[in-house]
Amino acid sequence: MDGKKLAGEKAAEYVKNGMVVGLGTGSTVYWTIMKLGELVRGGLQIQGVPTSRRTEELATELGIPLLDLAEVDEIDLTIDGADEADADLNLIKGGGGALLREKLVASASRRLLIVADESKWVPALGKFPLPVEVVPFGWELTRRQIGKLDCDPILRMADEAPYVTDNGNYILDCHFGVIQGAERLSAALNQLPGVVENGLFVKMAERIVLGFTDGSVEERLPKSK
Ligand SMILES: O=C(CO)[C@H](O)[C@H](O)COP(=O)(O)O
Repeated sequence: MDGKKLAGEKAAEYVKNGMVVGLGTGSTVYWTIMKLGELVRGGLQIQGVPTSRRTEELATELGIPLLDLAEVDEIDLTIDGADEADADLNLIKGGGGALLREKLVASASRRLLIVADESKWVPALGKFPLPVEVVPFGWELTRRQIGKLDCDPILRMADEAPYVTDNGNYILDCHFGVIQGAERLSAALNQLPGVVENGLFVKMAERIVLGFTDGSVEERLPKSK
């Protein structure tokens, strides 16, 4: 069975009438958004805050009323995917290129719920290269500076040109190997001029809904909370 669909649809149960809901990006939360579209057509009243143009288009097509992040003080609940999650629910995100808006929306949220299939659950973060969003101006220099933190950043490409985020920036995919101190690494990256944001989400997620190919769904909380 499709673990992404199972997890995505299950998470929609957390959305209640009247909520402002952060809508993540990717192929797992796609199923949450589809479900929410169905519930909205059936009378559920929510307002969504999208984390990407892609999600904005999908939610609009489904008739989910949307708010701009600038219009809200606090989001009740955000549901989003992840590229990796460890037992403390620290995450790598940004495989879909939306990490900056995803982190802004997650930071404005009272609760962050992650949806993923079993393949995203890892003993330690770092097999998936960490996406780092950088400004295009002088990106080669930023790449060299990030490289000094012990990785070899690769410029993400799309159709033989640099991939450009919704914010007009580039992404460097950084292979650090096993990430021990996620908080420290995140701070070190973000203090480099030229780095806009990185895909480490540390101590932000409240729970993860994991879907398994055998058809089961499990919910897990951070181990060290
Ligand atoms: O961070 C993301 C997009 O920037 C996604 O949440 C992440 O890449 C997971 O995507 P998927 O659910 O398609 O596996």
